[in-house]
This record gives sequence, C-alpha cells and structure tokens, in this order.
Amino acid sequence: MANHKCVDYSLYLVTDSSLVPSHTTLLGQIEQALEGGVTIVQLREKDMDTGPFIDLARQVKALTQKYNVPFIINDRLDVALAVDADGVHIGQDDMPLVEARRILGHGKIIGVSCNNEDEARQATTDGADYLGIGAVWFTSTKELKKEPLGVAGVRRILTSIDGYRGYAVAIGGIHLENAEELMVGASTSGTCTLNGLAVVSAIIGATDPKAVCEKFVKVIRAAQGGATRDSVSHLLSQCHLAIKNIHSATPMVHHITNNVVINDNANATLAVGASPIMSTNRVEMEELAAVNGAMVLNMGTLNDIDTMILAAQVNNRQGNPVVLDPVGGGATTFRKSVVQRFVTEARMTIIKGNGGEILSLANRGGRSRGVDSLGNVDEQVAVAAVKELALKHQCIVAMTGPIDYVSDGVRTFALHNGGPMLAVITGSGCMVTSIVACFAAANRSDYLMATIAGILTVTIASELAMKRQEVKGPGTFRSALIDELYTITHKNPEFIQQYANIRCLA
Ligand SMILES: Cc1ncc(COP(=O)(O)OP(=O)(O)O)c(N)n1
Ligand SMILES: Cc1nc(C(=O)O)sc1CCOP(=O)(O)O
Repeated sequence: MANHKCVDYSLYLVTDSSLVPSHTTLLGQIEQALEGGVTIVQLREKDMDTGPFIDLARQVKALTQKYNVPFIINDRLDVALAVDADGVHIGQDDMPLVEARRILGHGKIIGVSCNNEDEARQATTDGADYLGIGAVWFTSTKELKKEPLGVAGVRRILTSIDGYRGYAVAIGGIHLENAEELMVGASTSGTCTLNGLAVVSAIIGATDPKAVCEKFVKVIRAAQGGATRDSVSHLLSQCHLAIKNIHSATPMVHHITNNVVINDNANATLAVGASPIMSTNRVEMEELAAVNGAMVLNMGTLNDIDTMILAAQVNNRQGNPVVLDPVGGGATTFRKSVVQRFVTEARMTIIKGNGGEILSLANRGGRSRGVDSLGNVDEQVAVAAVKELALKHQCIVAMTGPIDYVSDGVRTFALHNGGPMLAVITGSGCMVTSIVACFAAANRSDYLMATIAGILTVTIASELAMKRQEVKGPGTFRSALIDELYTITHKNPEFIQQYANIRCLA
C-alpha cells in the first residue's frame, strides 16, 4: 500500500456526464462541487473513446489542481498514465490490483471496489490505498449485480478488515438525507473506519452542486469529529505496538543530515532499536534504498542538494518513507527555494519542522534566525498550516515547538509533552526527526501514528531525563535523554500511554 499519501476522502465526487442537467456542463458541475468542498474527484466515463477521454481528463485535472485535490481515473490505467493522474479506481472485473500497482508504482493512489468481506480482505492484502465499499443502497446511476449492503453491511466489511491502515469510502444511493446515518452508523472503533462518502448523482445531477456539497461536508465533518475524538486512546494504544514493530524490524534508517547532529542522531536511532547509516555518496543511494526502512533528509548542512533529491526519489520508488526536516527552511531565500525543490521533485512522507520552517513552507510568514524559530505560533495558525500542507503534499506534517501539531490533513493532534531543556541543546529537533523516521520505517501502515509516537517518545524521554538526579544542565541532560529513549523503547513502552498529554483537534 502506498499509504504515505495522505488524502482527504471525506467527500469523494465520482462523475457521470450523462447525469449533468441540461443548463450546464460536466466541467461546470465539477468546479461548483470543488467550490462546495469536494475533497477528491474521480472521472468516470463508461462510454467515452480514449482520445476524448484523455482531453476531458486533462481539463478535469486542471480544475482539481486549481483546488488542490487529488484526481483519480475510473478503470482506465492508460488514461491515468497519459494525463499523470494521481491514481486509478478499479473494480472487481478490471485489471488486478497487483498488476495495476506494478504499472503505476507506489507513488500513485489505487482504490478498489469491494462488496463483501473476502473482496475487502484481498484488496487490503494486495495493497489498495483505499476501498470503495458498495453499493450501500439502491441507485439508478448503475445497474447493481448484488443486493445493497445497507449501513450494517458496510460496517461489517470495515470490521472484518480491522488492522488495515488504508482508507475506506462508501458508495451507492448516498444523498444528503442518508449521509449522517451512514457516516455515524458505519463507523467502527477499530483501525479501519469510514473515511468518507463517494457520491455521483446527488452532486453531478444537482441544480446547485456547490450548496449540496457544502451541506455534505458539514454532515461528514460533524460525524468525523465525534469519531476522531474517540480515537485518541486507540492511537496511544497503537504507540505501544509501534515500538514492538521497531524491535522486530530493526529497520535501517538512512540519514543525510547535518554535521552538527550526526553523532547524536546516530546514537538516538540506535537507542530506540533501529540501525543508522549516514551515507552521503550518491553512488550507493539506489542500493541503500533497496534495503532502507526509511530516509531522513535533514537540510541543516546543504552540501549536495542533487544527491539529497536523488536519495528521496529512489526511496520513493522503493515505497520507503522519506522524512524531510527543512532545517532553517525560512531563514534565507536560498533555503526557501531548496525546500520547494524537495517537495516538488520528490514525494515526502512526513515533513517535520519548527514553527518558522513550517509557516514559511505554508507561505504564512514564519520567522527564523538561522535554524531557530522565533516567537510562539498561534494555535489557529499552526493548525491551518499543518492541515493545509498535509493536504497539499499528501503527507503527514508536524510542527514542533512548545506544543507540537501533527496532521494528515483530516485529523490533527496537539501534543503537550516536552521539557524546556530540549531548547538548550543543539539538534533536539533533528533528533525528533530521526526518531520519527525510525517509527515510520517499522510502521508503514500508519504514518500519522508513527509520527506522533516518534515525537512523544522524545518529548516524554526529555521529561523523564529532567527528573534524573544526575542532570545538572544541558550536558548531562543530553546523555540522560538518550538513556531515556532507550528506557522507553526497551523497558517501559507503557510510559507513552501513561505520560502522553495529547489533544485531538477535530
Ligand atoms: C469510490 C468508488 N467506489 C466504487 C466504484 C465502483 O467502481 P467499479 O466497481 O469499477 O464500477 P464502475 O465505476 O466502473 O461502474 C467507483 N467507481 N468509485
Ligand atoms: C459507480 C458506483 N459504484 C457502485 C458500487 O457499488 O460499487 S454504486 C455506484 C453508483 C453510485 O451512484 P449514486 O451516488 O448516484 O448512487
């Protein structure tokens, strides 16, 4: 599963040009829907020749780019490749998922239609990024071959794939009046819940698609808010498992990091049970990527930018998580342009920076002096920045500081752990990045949880280190911090659940 792609599936528009009202056009309806808050668009044209399909796909892609939402093509891999869409949706009678993945690679989204537990299990095993579960109810948009599932049927399928870390949407017969019943009724407390609704006729056939979408978004967000709040304790219980996964995988974490922190980062990586390698020679990037668990790109020392980008690209191709630390990203014009190169020329799985770095990347100001962030960040601004960037770059974004904010674009958490001593040793932020990468390497099915687990491990370790009698100042704190990383991950993983101070911001 290429699940480093964080996508907001909340309101998934699936098109059908035959349903467009006579006074308007398909493109007009799609644009209205995007204005109303659709979060992902699938072009589904069952009877269009290839040439016109590609032409139309190019126009729809331009619209989705304007609104910064992913663009998916129904059934046709050739069209998806021709227009460089973000992914494809395939049905049970279409090209097998493993073949589609072989052709499209791990960088693209692949969704699969599922109507029962067996199909869902197979799709999750084969690495689907999301499932389209349906039909929920009767629909006049498509002739159904099987009885509708109902809300209970959708829930049953979701429950049967508990442990799956991809996404799921429901489809078939969904309109404003039954959306809440479905979102609330099908939600589960397990790892796999309903992430959104896929809708055709209620939007494409509407006289005012923008207004319809705004109402859908309200209903869906309200249902997600309740479910997300319930998920904090579940998330923390997963951190325990995430540590175990590091020990069983002992992943190699390849760093291209800065000269100041290289030794501390290697020791911290070892302390949590992963294996560091700090190579910067481009000759071996490809070979390292083949065995890597994760890649850290830390911009502190910018000696060879092309090699760093190459390293990210080869790790992208291998499906390895790439963690970017845009150190000093807002400090100079040069650094600002380098961050832009990283995020446009390669795909980042996690971006972790301080307030100045993240706000700069989000074009929301971001004051830095050298590599340090200046000033506290207002919570509303911080949340807007991490959410916006997560959706834009389809990745997890973490802004660290006195409070850490982490988002996948849909779910956002505020983490309140961490002692003041972290600010008086050099490279504590870089250490967080290394540890996040260790968790990501061993927990590829849930990068949001991996990021939170990584941050909490360091911040809780810092609180424990400060309580140690031998800690008298920054020097002794630095050693104690590495000791406590070891303690949490080797002896007391329950400390994360015990000490985490975390809020869910719906
Ligand atoms: C999000 C989503 N879910 C299910 C489907 C149905 O796809 P498929 O089974 O391929 O049927 P057709 O769309 O081809 O009629 C979908 N398109 N999108
Ligand atoms: C395209 C599609 N796939 C389905 C499935 O069950 O897989 S139901 C469906 C049509 C959904 O259209 P509407 O939102 O107009 O009911």
